[in-house]
Amino acid sequence: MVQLWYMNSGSEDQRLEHHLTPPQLADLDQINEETGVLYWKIDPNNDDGEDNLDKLKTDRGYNYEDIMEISKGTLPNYEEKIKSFFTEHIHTEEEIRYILDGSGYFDIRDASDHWVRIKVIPGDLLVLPAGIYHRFTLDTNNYIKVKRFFVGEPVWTPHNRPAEEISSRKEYIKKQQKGFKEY
Ligand SMILES: CSCCC(=O)/C(O)=C/O
Ligand SMILES: [Fe+2]
Repeated sequence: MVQLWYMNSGSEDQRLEHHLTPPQLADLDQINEETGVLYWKIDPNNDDGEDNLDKLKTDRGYNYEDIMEISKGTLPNYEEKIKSFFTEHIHTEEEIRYILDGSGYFDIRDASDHWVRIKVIPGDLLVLPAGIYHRFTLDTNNYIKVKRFFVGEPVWTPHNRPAEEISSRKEYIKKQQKGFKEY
């Protein structure tokens, strides 16, 4: 099962776990309810895996996909990108990532603006709603390979916090107040 936990605010290496003392795990259903973050496990080595992924793509209209490999040797402008991924930001559209290999951490803000760290490994498919404050870091294995999905022409631009004037942020706050189940 996917692991997620509330983070300490220590300034040590971002690639460490950053558990609270004692560790405080977060509940996926509760996080889904209060943040709109979605999660599926789709095992790429399971016979049903491809069918399940195809069904999800159809259901959610994901008609663009590419593969991104994040490591020193494979990602152009590695240091700059790593810094940018870990700067708190939002996007105007969903961030959809299916983990193919390696591992890393997506950090999201919960409804009380606390950081929740989500550890991702192969088979995890994570959807961060448009307008949610978040960031990403590699862990100490320094490697991840992901499939990125998108609806329509992809836009990857991060809008760093504060981004309260961006319409996806305003929409996100409205949805959060009303409850994501309403949408
Ligand atoms: C692991 S996907 C690369 C990071 C990224 O695209 C992003 O927007 C992080 O928030
Ligand atoms: Fe992002």
